[in-house]
Amino acid sequence: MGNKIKADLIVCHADQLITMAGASKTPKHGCGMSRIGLIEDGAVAVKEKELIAVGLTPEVMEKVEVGPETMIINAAGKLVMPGLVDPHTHLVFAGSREHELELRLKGLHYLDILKLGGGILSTVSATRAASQQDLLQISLKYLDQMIAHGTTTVEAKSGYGLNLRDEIKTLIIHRELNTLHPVDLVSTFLGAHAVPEEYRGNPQEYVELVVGEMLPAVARDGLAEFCDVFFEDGVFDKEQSRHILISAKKLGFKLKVHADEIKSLGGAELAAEIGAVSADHLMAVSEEGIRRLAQTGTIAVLLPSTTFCMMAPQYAPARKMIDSGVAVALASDFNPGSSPVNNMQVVMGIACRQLKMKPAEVISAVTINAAHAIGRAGEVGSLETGKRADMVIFDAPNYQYLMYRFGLNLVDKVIKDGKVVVGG
Ligand SMILES: N=CN[C@@H](CCC(=O)O)C(=O)O
Ligand SMILES: [Zn+2]
Repeated sequence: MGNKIKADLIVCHADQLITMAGASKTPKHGCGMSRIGLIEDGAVAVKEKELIAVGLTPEVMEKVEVGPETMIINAAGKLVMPGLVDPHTHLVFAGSREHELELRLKGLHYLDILKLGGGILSTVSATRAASQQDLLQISLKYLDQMIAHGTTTVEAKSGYGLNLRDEIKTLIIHRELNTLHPVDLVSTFLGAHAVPEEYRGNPQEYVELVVGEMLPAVARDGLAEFCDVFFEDGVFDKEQSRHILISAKKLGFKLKVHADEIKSLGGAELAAEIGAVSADHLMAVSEEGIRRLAQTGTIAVLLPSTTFCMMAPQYAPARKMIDSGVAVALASDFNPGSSPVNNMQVVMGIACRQLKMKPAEVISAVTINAAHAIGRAGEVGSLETGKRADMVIFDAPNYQYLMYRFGLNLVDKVIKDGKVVVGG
């Protein structure tokens, strides 16, 4: 009893406890994505914000001291796993774009809507016009929805400001959300999300503004950890994307690329070439792109709810990527246009059915690999001693059930930093 640590919280007797242990240094790839560290009758013990024991229930109970103030949650009949990590969202925006659904049903393409000044550009107008306070309140509501569905860490991109003032406004909101909401937020600067109206016909001048003014200002104030670019036909070309990303790298940003989303343009190859942490979307990735991602370890962040919502013909070739040794993560891509989905359980259900990912691979992709994709695998994404006590208790007898009962919120409780924040 003497030198045992007194636990603040114990979750015990989980039918299944998924630890994802052993992958904090390198993301899971290939058949490793199917190994999820499953323990039956599992338990975890927590002291303050940290996990102090993880294992079989009798072992954990033996390792820690239980006092009268220790909260004990019996998870019999339930699934306990790391909090979900959503590594690609466009969280901060004003307005919504439900009218685009009808335009798309009439046959208009996503990029045609953008060319007509709609799409991303209509959200830019709404976001520029919104006050910081209004945007903060809207985003807090979206974060509430995310945590209610089991997400405990998100990446969020700017990109609906597209001028210095409104990009900085968005990034400051990221910082405030991090202090105001239990969900942890990793901030990405996406000044090159679209060419704003005022630079229509002169994208190169806008690129120079991003490189010459925006990036240095964002770096100086430490407002983003990552820099991302929408490399796509009619948006930013390969040279412009490379120029922005290499400039960002020199300023200390880690890199991401919106790559091969609609057209196959060598986005994955560019991401691999410049040492990006992730290449995202990849619905139109080439064979060579897949080979380069596997070779360099750049993570493929796949966004199947976007393909679903865009009613696009082609999902990302996840099977081929996993079988080629690419580390795959999954994200919601939450945004008002191509994916108004902020529920990772929906993403997981689509990933199984359309990306043909096995349930265990999906679990790896929304936990430890997603954490690697945003540079947080040292703290979250797995349940291991010393890591953050971020976990979800699902009302599910096993992990396959989560993806099988698609469309339903199966969250029983969410524990963030050792505190029950949902279902308490
Ligand atoms: N593709 C570019 N950006 C978003 C869509 C943003 C929007 O339509 O507002 C995406 O990742 O899908
Ligand atoms: Zn995106």
